[in-house]
Amino acid sequence: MSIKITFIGAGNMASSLAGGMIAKGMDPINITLCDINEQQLAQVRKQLQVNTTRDNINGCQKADVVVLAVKPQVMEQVLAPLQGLFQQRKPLVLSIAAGITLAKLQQWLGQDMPIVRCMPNTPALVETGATGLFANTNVTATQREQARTVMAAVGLALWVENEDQIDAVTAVSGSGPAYFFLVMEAMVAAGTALGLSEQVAKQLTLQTALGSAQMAITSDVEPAELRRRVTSPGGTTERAIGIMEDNKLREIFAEALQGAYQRSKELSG
Ligand SMILES: NC(=O)C1=CN([C@@H]2O[C@H](COP(=O)(O)OP(=O)(O)OC[C@H]3O[C@@H](n4cnc5c(N)ncnc54)[C@H](OP(=O)(O)O)[C@@H]3O)[C@@H](O)[C@H]2O)C=CC1
Ligand SMILES: O=C(O)[C@@H]1CCC=N1
Repeated sequence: MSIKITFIGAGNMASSLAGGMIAKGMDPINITLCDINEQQLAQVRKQLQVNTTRDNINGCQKADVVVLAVKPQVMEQVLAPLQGLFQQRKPLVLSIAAGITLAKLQQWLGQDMPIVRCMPNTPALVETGATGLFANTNVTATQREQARTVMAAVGLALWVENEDQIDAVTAVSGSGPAYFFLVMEAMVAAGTALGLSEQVAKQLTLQTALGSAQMAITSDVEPAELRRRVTSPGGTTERAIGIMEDNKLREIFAEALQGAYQRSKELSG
């Protein structure tokens, strides 16, 4: 990829995406990260050898693609000074901010800007990210392919059918890594309580998570059937799953994802 890409905001998600792109072979010379926080910039410079600047306008001067990676709450104030530059020269804008609609972004950047709303996740750092994308009508076919290529460099990249589905993607895969990390934390604690050392409980938990995900991804068999194959009648798994079902694990997930989806809607203000 020889396009020039600039990230506005150099936090968790921008460094995960940039790190994943570099791991995939993109030259860091073509990547610029902008942030108001010099400490944050020093860290990404050291880690990734990318260009950095505290001046967002300067950082966007030569960009083919600009990724908006600041918190939703500061997006409007971050974009106001960029409107002039983007009226002269229109890069493809990818917004990864949860909840900020295309209508709001167009209002803040100009109605004619090509913008793709993307919802990636932090496993992008290890090239196993999952991203949903939805483009506004200003985005050309070439730019659609450019947006997909940027996100596909760090994992799975899927177009969704309408903008509302980006809020659903946020609830499923945007926030999703945190759900799995919570399950890992809980399993390590439970294994430690059963007498394993924390280190052994952690190694077993993480390897089990990896193996389960790999099995589910590589086989044609549905997760429900893979679960049944672990669950011997009258055995240990049956007892454990029964306790999870009695405690309404499925309902907890349904309610939790509904909460994330609603919060994504609220963030647009
Ligand atoms: N974290 C995740 O898993 C995911 C996050 N997202 C979205 O990505 C976006 C970024 O999230 P995340 O990376 O976690 O957030 P971070 O807080 O880690 O990163 C945002 C960075 O932007 C900086 N910043 C604030 N104001 C400006 C400004 N005016 N110009 C340039 N930089 C500025 C912040 O500095 P300071 O801290 O000093 O304010 C911070 O370093 C959010 O909109 C979020 O919804 C999407 C998918 C997954
Ligand atoms: O929690 C958040 O709001 C962001 C969006 C998805 C993951 N992190």
